[in-house]
Amino acid sequence: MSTAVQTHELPADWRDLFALTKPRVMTLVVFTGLAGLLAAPTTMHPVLAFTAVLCIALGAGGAGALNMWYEADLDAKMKRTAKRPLPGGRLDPQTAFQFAVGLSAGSVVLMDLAANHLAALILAFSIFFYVGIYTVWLKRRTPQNIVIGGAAGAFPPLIGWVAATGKVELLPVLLFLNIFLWTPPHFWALSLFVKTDYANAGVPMLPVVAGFESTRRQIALYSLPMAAVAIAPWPLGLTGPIYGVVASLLSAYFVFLSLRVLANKATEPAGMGPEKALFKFSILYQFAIFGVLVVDRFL
Ligand code: HEM
Ligand SMILES: CC(C)=CCC/C(C)=C/CC/C(C)=C/COP(=O)(O)OP(=O)(O)O
Repeated sequence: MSTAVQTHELPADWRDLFALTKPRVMTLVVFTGLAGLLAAPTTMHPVLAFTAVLCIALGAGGAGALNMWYEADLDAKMKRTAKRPLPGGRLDPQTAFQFAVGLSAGSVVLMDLAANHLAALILAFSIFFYVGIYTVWLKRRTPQNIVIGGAAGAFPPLIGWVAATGKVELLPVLLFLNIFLWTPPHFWALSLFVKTDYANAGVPMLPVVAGFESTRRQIALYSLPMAAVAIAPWPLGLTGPIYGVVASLLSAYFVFLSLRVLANKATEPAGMGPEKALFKFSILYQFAIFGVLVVDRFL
């Protein structure tokens, strides 16, 4: 079979619908949701646990699709996003909207059936937060858009935990806070080297509005409480030393990288080595933190 045939095995519209769910970002959403569920003291049936994690994936995918449906105009103006299914003209907006609403509503209903009302409610709230608060309200209005709106992406571990236990407790709240405080350094590091994209699209991201120096200061500022919140479960007795030691090392390295960003004076993408390093490590960081959380729970 030729390569050309292999790459077209899936009908184009299905691949475009799949792309609407932001699958790459969703890997970490699902991972943190699964880790939240596994870290909980739970006796949840494996089939129901699997369904709950699937619901987090479907809900995040539905929210991502609604985000892309709403912002097709912005995506068309940015190099990074111009080829997405809607600005690329490969999918009609009505199909995208129906798919997005179906996924979002289906995920909440299924979560309610498989887990409990509270998990379904928090899932519904996080979809609303990503779409209504971040995408529609804040993104085009304020450079604090991702600080407040980023909370949406911090809910999955809490949803996983609540699906398993039916209760909100301190550990998943700290996990929420960790992602919440991690999001600004994660995103602002990236936005420093794709600043022109956001400027062209008229999106008031921090580097566009406040400049490089101020954004770098903010990155370093958020990384400190983020590290404290990541390590806190250990001294609080909510996790064991395996989590504590690994989280401390990872967080110390995160702070070190953010201080390198703070010290960087470059204003051209060519000189953005420290920013690129922090952005890349930010993703590895969360996979490692949530991975060791689960390892610690079972060892
Ligand atoms: C408002 C908050 C956030 C913004 C604006 C943001 C933005 C971005 C952007 C622009 C990228 C780069 C390229 C892309 O894949 O589109 C990216 C990558 C990524 N983000 Fe975020 N992000 C946010 C929060 C989060 C959260 C909460 C998570 C997960 C818990 C996350 C997980 C990821 C992952 C895994 C990647 C790498 C994707 C890849 O491999 O291409 N992000 N983010
Ligand atoms: C369960 C649930 C609803 C989870 C939420 C999913 C999630 C990871 C939300 C975080 C927000 C996010 C990825 C924003 C991307 O920014 P953007 O949309 O501005 O990125 P873009 O420029 O790539 O479109």
